[in-house]
Amino acid sequence: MSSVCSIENAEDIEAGTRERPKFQTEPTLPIYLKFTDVTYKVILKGMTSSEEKDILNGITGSVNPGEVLALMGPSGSGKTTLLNLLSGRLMEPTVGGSITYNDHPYSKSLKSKIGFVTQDDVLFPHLTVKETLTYAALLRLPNTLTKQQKEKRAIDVINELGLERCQDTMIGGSFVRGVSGGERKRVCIGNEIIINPSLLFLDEPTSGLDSTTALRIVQMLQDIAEAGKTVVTTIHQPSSRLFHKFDKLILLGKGSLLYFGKASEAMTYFSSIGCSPQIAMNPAEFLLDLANGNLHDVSVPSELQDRVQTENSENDTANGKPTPAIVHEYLVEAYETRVAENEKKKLMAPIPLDEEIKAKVSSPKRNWGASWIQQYTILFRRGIKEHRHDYFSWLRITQVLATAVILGLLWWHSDSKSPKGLEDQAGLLFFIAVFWSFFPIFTAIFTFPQERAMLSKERAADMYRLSAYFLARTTSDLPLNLVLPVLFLVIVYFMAGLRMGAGPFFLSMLTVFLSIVAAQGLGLAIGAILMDLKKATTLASVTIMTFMLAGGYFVQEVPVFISWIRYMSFNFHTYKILLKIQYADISPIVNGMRTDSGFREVCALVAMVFGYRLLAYLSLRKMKLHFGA
Ligand SMILES: Nc1ncnc2c1ncn2[C@@H]1O[C@H](COP(=O)(O)OP(=O)(O)OP(=O)(O)O)[C@@H](O)[C@H]1O
Repeated sequence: MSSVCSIENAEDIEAGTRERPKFQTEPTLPIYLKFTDVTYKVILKGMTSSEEKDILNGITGSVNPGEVLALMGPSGSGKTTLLNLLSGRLMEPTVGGSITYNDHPYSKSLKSKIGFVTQDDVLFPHLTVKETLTYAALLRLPNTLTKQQKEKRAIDVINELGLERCQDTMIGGSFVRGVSGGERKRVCIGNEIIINPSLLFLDEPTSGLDSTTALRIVQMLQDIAEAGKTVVTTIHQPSSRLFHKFDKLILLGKGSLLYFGKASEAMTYFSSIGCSPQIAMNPAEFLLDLANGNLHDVSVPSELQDRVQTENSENDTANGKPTPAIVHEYLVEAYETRVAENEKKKLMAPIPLDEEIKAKVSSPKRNWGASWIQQYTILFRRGIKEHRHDYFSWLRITQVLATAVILGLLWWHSDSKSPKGLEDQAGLLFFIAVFWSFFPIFTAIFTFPQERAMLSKERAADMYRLSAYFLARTTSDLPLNLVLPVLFLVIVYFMAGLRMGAGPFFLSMLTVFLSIVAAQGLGLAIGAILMDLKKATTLASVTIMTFMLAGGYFVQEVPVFISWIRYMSFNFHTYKILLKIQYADISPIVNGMRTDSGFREVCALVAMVFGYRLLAYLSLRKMKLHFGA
């Protein structure tokens, strides 16, 4: 139903029966983007040696406010790399040439003026369209706007993008049915245009969409540009209708520039160098064939024919067809000799802006939308909304409650008066300590690896500070994570007949809580260190096994050099504290463990609560390098 809605809109717009949306009438800082001789190479490290690989070779071009620049080329030609360089997301020492924004180099303040729509739709599946855009508005818009104004901006964007009919639908994902692909892409664009960006970059915004929906998206990009923004988009294989909607075009082939100029003049340029289609062809298809070095159904320029003949006579072969390598070489040379210098000269022309306006892009200061405390509160609320489904999944509730009932039945009204009964009951305490030390690890290790793409995207846009995200993400889990243990403990405690009284009950509950928080911290740290679910699960299993073995339950005396593991085995501390709460008054030793101490264990458990979380935070900070933030 929802995809039908987008197609209808596209057809209406095409037919001119529906008014095109007006994109953000408020003033936008105009940004002129120029880039000259941009090069980029990567160093590929082999087993024995390393070699350099050129990804981009001297790309020159420009795009002005009000224009849409399309980056086209075959797969692997360097479109995404160029887009990342132009948007300031890829800054490495191996980047050469110059990229300027209103004649100024990239500065951190530009982040708040740049919108970047990634190729993959990185959105939270359980939030609705409206919630997604409202959270983006609250986090990204400056504090000069009130909460109500920010929420109104989200509604305006929903209207501008024609998302009214699906605003209360969940985004959806692999396991949840949600909005259509075209709508999801529009939400991603909405997430970026909500900040009224001066520069909008999009990586393959139409991939995977049908031609009508793709047309609607590109039409939207044109409307956005008309509102004074500068738009740069990569595009894989546009239909001819789409192709004609671009103002400027860059055609790349193997990292080299084959054409830069007006999209409408591309065909004229290629026919001027002797390459024109011999049958009616979509211009985009023709250009991609050329960039691939494929001259089927294309006239072969005489100069190229001469080169082929010379090569054939040199190699004594009779194949009259130019190879892709020769075609590529010819196209690069043709562009360099006929157009490149002229284009570079054009880039020298001054920008029609006052110095004062031009300089607005050059502040080295970052612009955070919301204050730290606002970021924390918004992220906390968003975390609870997105993750409540996980916490209260039936599978999880059944798993915990079934375990509690089984334990309750096995230890039904257990007796702590006889030494044998005491030993049996201590076994239950050991199980509780192990269960609530390790169960939360396996839920927490997913947190950061699963949110890696989102974190990377949002941090690259300076949406919030890492500390605000970390604290919000780890504390929003807590209330939800503590509900199930309360139920569990109430069932087990009373069915098994553990020590009655408010004191022992609440102290046991507090101990289990501390254990859960420490376990979560360990899970978060493992996830943050590895950022990979498979590896994290393996490391968590090994850690759990080590803690179990070294804790002291099986081996009472461990060699000094591994005794530190015993201090980190928080499950064991939990067990000893539970023993103290339950039996300190009854027996000084239970199952070979002393029950009259516990202070050291409490201190160790509290240290683990903070220590593992700190480790998780530091690991995330280290990961910041990969976010380019
Ligand atoms: N960090 C890197 N290390 C090694 N190779 C890289 C790196 N970054 C890019 N490349 C290579 O550079 C080339 C261009 O990559 P890029 O992703 O920019 O291409 P593309 O034109 O966007 O391709 P597609 O249309 O398939 O997305 C590819 O061959 C890619 O493998």
